[in-house]
Amino acid sequence: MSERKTFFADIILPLAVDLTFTYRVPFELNDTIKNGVRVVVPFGKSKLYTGIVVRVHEEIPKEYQAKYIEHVLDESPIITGKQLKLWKWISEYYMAPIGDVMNAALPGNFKLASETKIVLHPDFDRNYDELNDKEYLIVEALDVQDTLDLKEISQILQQKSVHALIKKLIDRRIVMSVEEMRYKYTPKTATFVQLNSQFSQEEVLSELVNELEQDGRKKKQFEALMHYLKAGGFAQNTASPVRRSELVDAGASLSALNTLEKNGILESLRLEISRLNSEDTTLTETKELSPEQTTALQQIRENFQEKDVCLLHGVTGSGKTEIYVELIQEQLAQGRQVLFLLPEIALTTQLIDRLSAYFGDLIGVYHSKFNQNERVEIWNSVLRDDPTKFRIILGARSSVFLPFKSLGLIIVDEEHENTFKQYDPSPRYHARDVSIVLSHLHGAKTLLGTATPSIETYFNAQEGKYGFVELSKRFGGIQMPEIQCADLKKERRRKTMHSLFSSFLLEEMKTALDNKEQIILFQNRRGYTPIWICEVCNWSPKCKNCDVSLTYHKHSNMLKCHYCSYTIPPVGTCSNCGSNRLHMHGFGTEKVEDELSLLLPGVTISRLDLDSTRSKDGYQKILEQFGKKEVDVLVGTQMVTKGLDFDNVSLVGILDADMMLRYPDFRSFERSFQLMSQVAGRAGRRNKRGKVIIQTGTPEHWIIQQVMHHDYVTMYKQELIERKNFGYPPYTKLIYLTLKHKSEQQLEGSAADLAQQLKAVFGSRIIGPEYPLVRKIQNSYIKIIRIKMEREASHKKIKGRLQEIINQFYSSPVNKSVRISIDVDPV
Ligand SMILES: Nc1ncnc2c1ncn2[C@@H]1O[C@H](COP(=O)(O)OP(=O)(O)OP(=O)(O)O)[C@@H](O)[C@H]1O
Ligand SMILES: [Zn+2]
Repeated sequence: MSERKTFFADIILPLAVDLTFTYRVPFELNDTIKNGVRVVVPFGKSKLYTGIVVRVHEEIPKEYQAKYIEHVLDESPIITGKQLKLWKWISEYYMAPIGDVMNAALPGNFKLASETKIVLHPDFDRNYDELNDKEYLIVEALDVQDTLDLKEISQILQQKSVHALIKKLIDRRIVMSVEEMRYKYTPKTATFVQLNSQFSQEEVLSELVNELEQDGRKKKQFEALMHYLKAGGFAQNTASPVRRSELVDAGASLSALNTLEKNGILESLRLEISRLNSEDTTLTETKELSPEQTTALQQIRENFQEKDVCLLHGVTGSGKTEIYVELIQEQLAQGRQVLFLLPEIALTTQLIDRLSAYFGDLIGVYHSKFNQNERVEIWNSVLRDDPTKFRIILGARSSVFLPFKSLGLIIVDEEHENTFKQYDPSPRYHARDVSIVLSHLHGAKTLLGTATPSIETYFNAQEGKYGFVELSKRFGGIQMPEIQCADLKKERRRKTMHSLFSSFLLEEMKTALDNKEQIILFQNRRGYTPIWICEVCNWSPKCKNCDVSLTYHKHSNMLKCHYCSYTIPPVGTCSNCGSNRLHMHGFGTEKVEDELSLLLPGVTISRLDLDSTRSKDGYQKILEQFGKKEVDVLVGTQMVTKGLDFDNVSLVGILDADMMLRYPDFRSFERSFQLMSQVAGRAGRRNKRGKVIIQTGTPEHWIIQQVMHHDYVTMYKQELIERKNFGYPPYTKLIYLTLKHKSEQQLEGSAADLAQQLKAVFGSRIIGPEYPLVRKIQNSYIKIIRIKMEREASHKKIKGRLQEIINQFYSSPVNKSVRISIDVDPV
C-alpha cells in the first residue's frame, strides 16, 4: 500500500465572501476528492454547508487548524474548469464575492445548507418498502410535521451530517426543498376526450355505433366516434383518453365532437402533457430564406471568420429568427451546443414555440422559475454533452452558468434589453457581456441580434471590435409602419381630448376595429394612477417606509407602495393644507383599460402588466387569447414591446411618450427610442402596413422625430455626442456604489467619509455622494457614489484600489453597519 498522504482542499462556500476555505481531506476520501465535486463541510460552531472543491493540494494552512471534510457528494465533477474560470472572471469584473457567484450559478437543489427546508415531494406515492430505516424516519416525521430543516433532521437521526442522505431522497423524488416548492412547477395540460363509462360494455357500444351509422344526419358524429375508438385503442379492448386536437388533426369534426360530448357519449378532461414531448410537437420544416436573409447569413459567417462577436442589426419584423435557425442548424451538424439567450422567458413563449417546432427535444428551456429537478436534469445533460437532448438551451440570463462542454454559438436575442443585467442580489452581471467571455472560453462565437442596439454595442461594432450585419427591410416586402404624432398640446387647447385619448388616436382605433383588426396600446406604468396630488399645494400621500408617493390601485381601491407593498385607503383631504381638492396625476395601464371601456363599449380589452400576470400562467393566457383574436385591444406596460409577433395588429398607440423622455437618466433618450421603436414594430408585421400613433406634447422632439423616421443611426450619432460631452458610456465605464443605512445621519457621515477617501485617490472620477430619486426604501436611506473610469484607464487596477478603500472603510467600527452594494456597468 502506498504511503498515506494528507491532502487539503480549497472550497468555495455559499457565503458572501471573496475567499475559498481550506479543509482537510480524511484519508478515506483521498481517492474521491477532485476539483468540481460538491462536499459537505462544517462551518462555525454548528453549521454545515455544501461547497465546491476548486483545488486539492498538500499545503497545510498556517493560520488555522483545518477542519475535516465530512462528505463528498459527487462521484464526478458537477462543474467544469471553464465554469470555474468564468466564475472567477465574474467575481473579479463585477467585484462580487465568489460565494455569491456560486450561489447564482448552481440550481437550488445543488446547494443544501443547514437552513434548507425539506418537504415531501408531491410525486411520492408512499411506497414505504423502498425506504431504509433512516429514510423511513424522515418520511414519517415529514408526514407529521410538513417541513423540516437539515438541523432538525440530524437531530431526529442523531447523526451529524445528513446531506448525502437527503440528496439521495431528492434524487429519488421522495422529498424536495421548499425553495423548489415555492416555484411550483405547473404542468402543461391539454384537453383529452374519453368514452363515457356507460358505453364501455361492448353490446352497449355497438348499439350506439349502429345507431349513429344508420342515421344519415349523424354521419359526422359517427366518424368522430370512430376516430376516437381507433386512436383510443378500442380494438385492444381499452378506451384510453385521446387528445382532442389529435382527433381533429386526424379529421374528426370539431362540432361533431362537441355534440358527442353534449350527449354524454364522450367526456372531456384535462390531462398533463410533457412540455418537451416530441409526440405533441410535430416538427416543421424550416422556412426558405429570402435573398436579404441569405445575404445577411452569409455576411455573419464571413464576420465570424475574423471576429468572435457579431451584431445583427435587423429592423423589427425583418426575420432575424429564421437566420438564427440556420446558424443553430450548422452548429448542431458539427456536434456543438448552442445557447440562445432571451430577455424574459415568460414573454417569449411565441419564440420558444417557433423554435420548438423546428428542434423539438433538442431544446431545453432553462430559467429560475422552473422546477428544480428539471433544472438539474438540464444541467446534467449539458454536462454530459448528451448528443440526443438539450443541444440548444433557451434561457434567461442564468443559463450562462450551465456546464457547457462543446459550446459553438451563443445568440443573444434583443441584446439591448436591460433585463439581461442582474440587479439584485450580487453578482450584478450582464448576461450579454458574460456571454462574450463564455464564448471566448469555448472558442465559440456570439451573435447579438436586435432592431434597436444598445449604444455600447453599436459603438463596438462601429469601432470594428464586433462584426456588423444589417437587415434593413421587413420580411415579405412589408413596409415599416407609418408613425404619426397626436399633438396633445393642440388637442387640449381645442378641447378634443377624450380623457387620456386624443381624437386622432380614438378615430384610428375605431377604424381599425371596424376592419376587425387588433390594437396594442402602450403605457409604461402599471396601476391606476401613480399619484394622488393636492391641487393647491402639490402634496401627495407617501409611503411610510419609502420615499415615494403611493400609487392608486382601483381594483382594490387602495393606495399602494410599489417598493414595499405598504397599503392605505385613499385619502380625502390634503394633510399639508387641508384642502379637499385632491386629484389624480398621470395614469397607468389599469386606468387606460377603464377609460377605454367607457369610450368604446363592447370592445374586448385585455391588460398585460405585472399586476395582471401575477396569477399562474397569466401572461400566457392573455397572449393566447390575443393571438386567437378573442381580444380587440391589448393594453400594456413595456411587456407589450418585447418581440410579439401577431399578424392582425394594424394599430399601435403610445399613450404618453413625454413621461419616458423626461425620466432623469443619461440613458432615457436611448431607452425611449428603443421602447417606442420596439412597440411600433408590433404593427403590421405580415399582410398590410401598420400604423402607429404617438401621443406627445412635444412632437418636434428629436427622439420622437427619429422614431417616426425609423432613424436609428441619427439617434446614435446624437447620443454619442452627448455621451462624449458629459463623459458617459461608451466613452467611460461606470461603477455605482450604493450605501444604505437606517439612520439618515449615520449614512450621510459614512458616505461623505468614503467619498472623501475615494476622491483622495481617484479625484474627479468620483461623483457624489448623492441621494437617488427615491431616497428611502423600506426604512433604509440610500446614497450613491458614482465612479467614472476613462475608457483607456486600467479598470482592473481601479477596481483593485476601490476594493482596498472599501475594506479600509469597513475596518472602522462606525461604518460596520453601513451596507454597500457595488454595481459595475449599471444599466
Ligand atoms: N424566410 C421566411 N419565410 C417565411 N416567413 C418568414 C421568413 N422569415 C421571416 N418570416 C416571418 O416574418 C415575421 C417576422 O419575422 P421575425 O419574427 O423573425 O422578425 P424579427 O426580426 O425577429 O422581428 P422583431 O425584432 O420585431 O422580433 C414572422 O412572422 C416570420 O414567421
Ligand atoms: Zn414603501
